[in-house]
Amino acid sequence: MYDLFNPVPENLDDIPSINEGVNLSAINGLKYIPNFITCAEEKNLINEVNSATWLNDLKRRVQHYGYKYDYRARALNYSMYLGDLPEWAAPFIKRISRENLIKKDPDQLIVNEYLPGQGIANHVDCQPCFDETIFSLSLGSTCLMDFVNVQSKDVMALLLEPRSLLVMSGEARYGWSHGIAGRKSDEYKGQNFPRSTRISLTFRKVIF
Ligand SMILES: O=C(O)CCC(=O)C(=O)O
Ligand SMILES: [Fe+2]
Repeated sequence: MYDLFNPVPENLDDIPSINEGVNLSAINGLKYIPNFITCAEEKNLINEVNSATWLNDLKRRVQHYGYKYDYRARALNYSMYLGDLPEWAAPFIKRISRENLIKKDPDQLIVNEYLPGQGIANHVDCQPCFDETIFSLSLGSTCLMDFVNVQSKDVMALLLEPRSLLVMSGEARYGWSHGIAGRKSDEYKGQNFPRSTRISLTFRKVIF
């Protein structure tokens, strides 16, 4: 199913990013790091998440780790502690910390699976619930992420590639919404990118 791994390039440098040279400065606080993990790491992560239990929370399959936020009970300051983040996430957290991308380690991980045609409506991640920096690691398929400025309604789209890391803080976190249209393929820079299964790992720090 994950035909992207065939063949697996030996050297990270052999995988060019379509976003090379894309100017992200329109959105302050947005960082995009292609090839943040290797193909072998991606394969291992996909195996780990596929062997865990999935919930059919929304339209997508979802796994929750750390804290499962109960938005409706927010007034009661309630969030359910599910236990530490899984061991397989530790090297990733170490890496984002080593790259100085975070001040405090994330304590929540949400794994989302998107089949072709599935997406997520544009939203700003809950402001009082989560800390200032959000990380999203993409595995499997490419997908186009749409950013919309909450005031000016300006739009920007970025093709998220497998193994890439998206970091949203500041303006990118609070002043722009992000979402993924429910499509089976994306047009980007004059090319067509058919979607296959995509898994995203979103790391956040819960605020109490
Ligand atoms: O799948 C993604 O990359 C984004 C997920 C997301 O925005 C969220 O869970 O809040
Ligand atoms: Fe989000």
